[in-house]
Order: sequence, then structure tokens, then C-alpha cells
Amino acid sequence: MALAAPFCHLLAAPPPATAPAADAPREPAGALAPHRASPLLRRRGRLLLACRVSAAPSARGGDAAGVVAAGRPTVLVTEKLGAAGLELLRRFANVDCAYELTAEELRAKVSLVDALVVRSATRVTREVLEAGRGRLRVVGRAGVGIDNVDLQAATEAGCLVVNAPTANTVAAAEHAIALLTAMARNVAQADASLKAGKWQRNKYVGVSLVGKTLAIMGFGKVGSEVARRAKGLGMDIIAHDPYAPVDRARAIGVDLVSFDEAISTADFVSLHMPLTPSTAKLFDDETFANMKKGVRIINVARGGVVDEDALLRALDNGTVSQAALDVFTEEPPPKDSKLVHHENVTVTPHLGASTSEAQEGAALEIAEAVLGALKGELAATAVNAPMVPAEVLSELSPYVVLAEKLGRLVIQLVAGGSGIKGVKVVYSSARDPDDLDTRVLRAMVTKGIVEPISSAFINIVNADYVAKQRGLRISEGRILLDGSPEIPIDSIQVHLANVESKFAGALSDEGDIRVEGEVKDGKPHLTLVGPFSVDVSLEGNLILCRQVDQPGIIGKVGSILGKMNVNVNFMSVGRTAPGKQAIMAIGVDEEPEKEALKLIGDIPSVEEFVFVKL
Ligand SMILES: NC(=O)C1=CN([C@@H]2O[C@H](COP(=O)(O)OP(=O)(O)OC[C@H]3O[C@@H](n4cnc5c(N)ncnc54)[C@H](O)[C@@H]3O)[C@@H](O)[C@H]2O)C=CC1
Ligand SMILES: O=C(O)C(=O)COP(=O)(O)O
Repeated sequence: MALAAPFCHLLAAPPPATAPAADAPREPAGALAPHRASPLLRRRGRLLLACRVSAAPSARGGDAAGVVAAGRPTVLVTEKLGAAGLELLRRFANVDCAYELTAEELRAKVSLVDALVVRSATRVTREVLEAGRGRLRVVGRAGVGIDNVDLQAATEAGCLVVNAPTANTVAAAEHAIALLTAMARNVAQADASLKAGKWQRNKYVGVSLVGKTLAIMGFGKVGSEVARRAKGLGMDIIAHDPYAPVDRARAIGVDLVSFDEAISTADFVSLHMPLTPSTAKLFDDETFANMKKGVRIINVARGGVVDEDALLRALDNGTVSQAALDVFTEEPPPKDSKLVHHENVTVTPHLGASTSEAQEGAALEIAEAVLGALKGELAATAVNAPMVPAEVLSELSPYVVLAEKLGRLVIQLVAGGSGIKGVKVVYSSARDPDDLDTRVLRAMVTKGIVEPISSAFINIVNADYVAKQRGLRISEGRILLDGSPEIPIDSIQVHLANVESKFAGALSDEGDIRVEGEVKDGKPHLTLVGPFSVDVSLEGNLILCRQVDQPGIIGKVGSILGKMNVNVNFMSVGRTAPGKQAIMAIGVDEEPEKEALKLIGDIPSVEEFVFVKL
């Protein structure tokens, strides 16, 4: 599906996949955060995509053309979503809601859709992403944890993964508190006992929370909200999180401590870290053995961070006196799971995010992100693509086009058979290098270089990955100019070192193929080929001719093209000195017939020429 929006080519490159950084709450110590609803909810009625990158029409506003102009995208939703989010998706896309699909059914369906929206129960494996290759461009996770999505495979396939990281924070934190208090007072067990006709007041004596130490393992969005709430219960809070900013903890009145200190001093341990290779089964026999005897554990994060067999052993030998679990390694857990049936364990079926408020919020948050991504916008919640702020993207938008065109041009100047290894992109700018984020531009140069010579489909998500796979080293350089930092970039040069060129005129004095472009009136222009200055719009197709500078050549070439019905839209001649070598750059709307190109080549003073499709 072709999309009309200006950034659709970005989705058609990335630092390594990283989870979005935790929101740093700034409220005073002890204050509870409100529900972190989606930007849409917060701005009531006005859809502002979290990362709007252009003046493209709003997805909710009157002009839906940005999304649907070239055909409505199709979105597959495989788990129940809040109604408002579904409604928003339906306004701009064909929505197929198909729940409880088998892996085989999912693979079949995914090949027919542009986007897939899931929650935690759908496993978006490499096979699923392979099945979607060529069409599937966005996976939206209506929630936080993206451990059910194979991020590496998505990146390789150029498929953007977005999540909804804020809408269910409060719900998850509230559920952790619910489990903490219910566990301490045996609420679930006492409820079951009373319903079974018993009255067991002595059996269900609980423990108090006030004055007890709670260790929060993973001090991100949910962890910090749990800390605030638990403070209100009079608990002493410590937290362990190797990546959490100390000031955020200090602002809430929480001490960040080492893993060992956290687990050995806490009466209650609440888990709030993501499931990653380094957190898988972090809570094992050894960890439990180092905990305070009789400790109580709450897990509203992911079952996989706990070795469930080890937990069962720790419960049986009394090291852990109680556990409250919302999440399991396998969901649903086996019916005869000893852990689930253990009398000292309180369980819920992954309900952390299941409040109506959180569901509506997450559904809207993901619908906005998916629709924005389908329009080619870079969502603020992209998980496997560079997080480039909206204003930066908006400012760089004409340079994005220029970067890709220069990449396309330079690769077509390479003589067949010469392998490209090193690409250097040099930005001339008066701006402080720290204020110029060039990741998107680098990705687009890569796209321009690799796409014409391969079947690879390259976008902002997978450009770096594909470049690495192909052994392409893309380096960047800066030329600092005096002048106004208002304009982000004066020119972009692309150099290819150690390659032969089929157009010797493009070789710089250092022997590399070199082209340079600028943005003029918002349009990409070619301004330098090798040592020759030219000025030609980088649109459509281009003929580059090298000749000895003399009168009449422009006329000869122009008349050949005219006779062949090829419209010349731009022409520029650059020369090193009068009467010496010159380069003629001719922009043409149509691709000239071979015969026309041959006739141009036959003009005696034309020493070489090349036709390039941009
Ligand atoms: N049960 C449910 O329905 C829900 C579960 N969750 C889960 O809760 C967890 C936390 O979610 P958020 O707070 O939104 O994520 P977040 O990304 O804001 O916070 C996670 C924190 O864990 C920290 N962390 C990473 N590795 C760690 C390690 N080895 N030791 C200690 N800390 C580590 C990170 O630095 C980060 O601060 C995730 O696993 C998420 O999937 C979230 C929402 C609902
Ligand atoms: O957001 C998360 O990480 C959750 O675990 C919530 O999962 P769910 O969307 O309820 O399947």
C-alpha cells in the first residue's frame, strides 16, 4: 500500500532495539500519578499523535487522506481491545478482529495485512514476521511488555514495533498493591474458605504492612507508582534498578540499593522489571536462598523472571512464606500447576492491565501509534527504531529526501563489479554537532545506496541492520560552517571510497566518488559531482555528460532528447575552467530510449555519460 504522507519512505532504519526509557515522574514525594492516559485522552477530542512529523492531516480530523489516500490499510487485531481504540482504527483502516488464532492461522492472516495489533497472548515469532514480509509494516503492542514479539526478526524484516507504554502503568501498580494487601491478609484464601461454608478466623491471621520493608525490583513506570502507593501504607521502600536515575528515586523518597541488599533486607519483594535474556529466571534457588526467611513475593511483571520450580521449592521449605502472582511462564499455566494450587499462593490471570480505564487508554494509545506509523510517521513509542523527536523530523524532512536521492545517485555511478565497503556522509552545517541528529539521514543514504542494488526493502527500522549485513561501513563527518544555525544543514556530501566509477567525472581529487546536494526552496538539488559544481533538481531521471567545454553541446543534446520526446526539466553545466573539462547535468522526466542515449554518446566531444534513475 502506497501512502501519501511525506514520511512513508522512512518506514519503507535504527540503533539497536531498546525498550523505551521509563517516564520520569516529577511529582513530589508521595503524590500519586493520575492515570497516564494516551495523548489523545489527555487532549480530549483533538488527535495529536505523540510524534507528528509533518503537517500531514490528522488521522481523526476531516482529512483522512494521509492514511487512506492510496487505499485503506488493513489491520489485524488478535486480542480484545478497548472500543475507542478499535473505533479509531476502523475510521482509517479495514480492521479484522480475529481472536485465539492458532500459529498457523496467524501466519496465514498476517500475510494479508499492513499492521498487526496484539496484547500479551499473541506470540509474534520470527515465522509470523517472515509470513508478513513484504506487506506487514507495523506491529502494535497494546501494552508495555514486548517480550512476546521477536524484535530482532521484526527489525530484520523492516517491520516497526510500537507499544503503548503509559496507559496501563497505574492499573498495573494498583494491581500490585491489591495483591500485596490481599496476600498479607489472606483475602483470597479466606474468601474461598467462607464460600466453602467454613469460618476460620484463626487460620487466616495476616501480617501488617506498616513499618515493613518493600523492595521494588525494577524502578520504572510501574515500580515507581507502586512505591508511591506503598509509602502511603506506611512501608519503608527500597528499590533495585541498575538503570534508574537516582534523582527520580530520591524525589519519591526511595533508596536505590544493590540487588543483594534489596533481596536480603526486604520483607516484601515486588517485581517490576521487563523479561529480557538478562532477567530470565533471575529469581532462582540462589536468589531465594539469600532472601529473608519468610519473605513475601509479588509478581505483576512477567512469569519468566522467576524460576517457578525454584519458587515452589522456596514456598515448600518456608523461605518464601507467600507469593502473589499475576503472571506465569506459560499462560495460561497448566491446570495442575502446583504453584497455582499452592495454599500460600494468591493468583490472578494476568489482570494487571485489566481495568476499563487502562484498556481504553492502551487501545487508543496503540491505535494512534499504529495509524501514525502507517502514515510513515515515527511513533514516539517505537521500540525498534530511532526515537527522533517530532520537531527534529519535521525540520529535517527535506534533507531526508535529499539524503536518499544522493544515495541512489552515488550507487549508480559505481562501475559494476566493484564492491562497496566504505560510505562517508559529510554534513556541512553551522549548527553545533550536538544539536544535529543525523540518524535518519544516515538511514536514508543507506536506503538510497542499497535498494537499487538488491531486493532488500529498507526503511528507518532496518537500514543499519542491512548495511551491517552487507559489510557496508557508513561513517559520518561534519564540516562546521560560520553562519546561521537556524538552517540545520547547508549541504550533504556522500563519498564512496575505493571503488571504480562508470563516470570518471564523479571522481574527486582524492579518487573517491563524490556527490553533494543541497535543499533549495524545499527541493533536493545536486550541487557537486566530483570536482564539478552543478545545480540540478534531483527529481525524476538524470543524465550526466562529461565533455570538453565548447559551444553548441547543450543544443546538440537538447535536440536529440527533443526529437525522442524526452522532456528536459533542468539543465546545468559545471566546468573546472573555460575550455577545459565540463559536466552537463540534465534532468529528464522520461527515461530516454537506448537509441537516444547512444546518439548522445556519439557526439564527438562527449567523453562519457551516464543515465541515472532517481
Ligand atoms: N501484569 C500486567 O498486566 C502488566 C505487566 N507489566 C509489566 O511490568 C513490567 C514493568 O513495566 P513498566 O514499569 O511499564 O516498564 P519500564 O520500562 O518503565 O520499567 C522497567 C524497569 O526495569 C528496569 N530493569 C531492567 N532490567 C533490570 C534488572 N535486571 N534489574 C532491575 N531492574 C531492571 C529498567 O531499568 C526499568 O526502569 C514489565 O515487565 C511489563 O511488561 C506492565 C503492565 C501491565
Ligand atoms: O502491558 C503489559 O506488559 C501487560 O502485561 C498487559 O498485558 P495485556 O495487554 O493485558 O495482555
